[in-house]
Amino acid sequence: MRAAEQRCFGAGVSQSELMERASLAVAREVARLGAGQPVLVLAGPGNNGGDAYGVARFLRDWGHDVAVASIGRPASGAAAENAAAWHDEVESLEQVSPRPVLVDGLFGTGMSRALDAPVAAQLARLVAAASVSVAIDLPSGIETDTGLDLGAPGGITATVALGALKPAHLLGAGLSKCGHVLLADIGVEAATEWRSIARPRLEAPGPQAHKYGRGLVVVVAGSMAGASRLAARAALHGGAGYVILAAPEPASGAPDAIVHRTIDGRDALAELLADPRIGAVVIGPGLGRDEAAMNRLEVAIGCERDLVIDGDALSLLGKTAAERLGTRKASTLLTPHSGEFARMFEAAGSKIEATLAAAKSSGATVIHKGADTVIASAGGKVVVASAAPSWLSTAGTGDVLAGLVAARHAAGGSADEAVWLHSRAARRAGPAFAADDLIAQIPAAMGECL
Ligand SMILES: NC(=O)C1=CN([C@@H]2O[C@H](COP(=O)(O)OP(=O)(O)OC[C@H]3O[C@@H](n4cnc5c(N)ncnc54)[C@H](O)[C@@H]3O)[C@@H](O)[C@H]2O)[C@@H](O)CC1
Ligand SMILES: [K+]
Repeated sequence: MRAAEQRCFGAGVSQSELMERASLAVAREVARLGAGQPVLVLAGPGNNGGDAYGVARFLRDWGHDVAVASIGRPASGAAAENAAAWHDEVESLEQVSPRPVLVDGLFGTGMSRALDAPVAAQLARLVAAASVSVAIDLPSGIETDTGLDLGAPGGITATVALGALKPAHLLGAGLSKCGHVLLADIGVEAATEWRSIARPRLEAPGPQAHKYGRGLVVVVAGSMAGASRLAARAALHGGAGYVILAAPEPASGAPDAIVHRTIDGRDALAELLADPRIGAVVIGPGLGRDEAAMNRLEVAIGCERDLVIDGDALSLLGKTAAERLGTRKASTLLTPHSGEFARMFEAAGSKIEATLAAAKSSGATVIHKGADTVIASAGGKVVVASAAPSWLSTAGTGDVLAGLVAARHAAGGSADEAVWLHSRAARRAGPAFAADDLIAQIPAAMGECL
């Protein structure tokens, strides 16, 4: 965004012009959401404050009742011009009284340290007392590149993101503290390889489709049979044409469409995984962490089939992940939650940066799960899926995702598809669902994408 702004200036747009566009975009949203109630605009010392003075001016010119309170005064540039163009009173932040509509223009992308405690407390008080609160670009107290909470208030109604979404609109504390995120076009072309997730477009199998062409998925089971069964069922309902559950002991279980194979020992597993028709192998759900589990994992890593690694298998890999996966001849997809991620990779920087670094070092596609799921490929592609339903935080939903990732991959689709379908199935399942109920909703979620 900073580079894009510089290009914009280079193309002859002045900083005042850009700030005017930002102020107008925010003022319009405040006018709509505030519905004519008295407004309090908070203005900080930087360009976010500059935007704020502009918002106050537009609203006053449109006939709204506007008060302004500040900390610091912009010293130079367009922000100082905007502050000077506000001829009415400016109160101090400490002493100002709440109003029904609050505009937070204290700090934006320039937040560089935690808010001072008295500022954070007063901001929280003013937000709590308002019936509508709108943050300019970001809520003050959220770090733009990470979503780290530096003292931001809770309860902001909406955040008007200027020009482009920043990581903080999708990650970490930003997820809950931005409220509704509204994106305002201010005429800045911010190009990036990073995307937020969107509903995928899927196609029904063609007239010549057959079970192997649709995707053959093998789930390698371990000591906890239920988890691998969930993954296998999710693969089936995620569109795979053929699902084999390879278990160390004779097993059965609905649906009958799952093909149960008893595989004991390394050679038998290696022989099964040599089948070139296999579109994806899943290992990890319910695998266990004993020697037998490690043997199975070694065979799976050594096979030349595309591989989804989840759960126990991730923990077994630990810090050796990048080194061991780097030698694979086929694709690898990893589905760690933050605990498993930390066991395998350095968690430095933002979740996006850490996940990208993990993908590059391991050569795998990394699906770093959470309320904010970050999907990064070794080639540098990033997709962020934020605000997954919190009811997903229950046992078995990760096993379902692993099966779904395998099914979509085997069908020639992407990890993003699986993550979107998983989240959508959860919404359809409503509150307090079991992982089994989530699987039942996958076909309907797919139906929304056809
Ligand atoms: N760069 C541009 O041309 C444009 C910027 N825009 C606005 O400018 C914002 C970014 O402006 P700035 O880079 O000036 O940054 P901010 O306005 O977010 O804040 C920077 C100022 O706050 C101080 N500061 C940072 N953290 C602090 C803390 N915890 N306590 C006290 N002071 C603190 C800094 O020293 C600096 O003076 C964007 O979020 C957006 O609102 C828009 O006007 C569009 C155009
Ligand atoms: K702000």
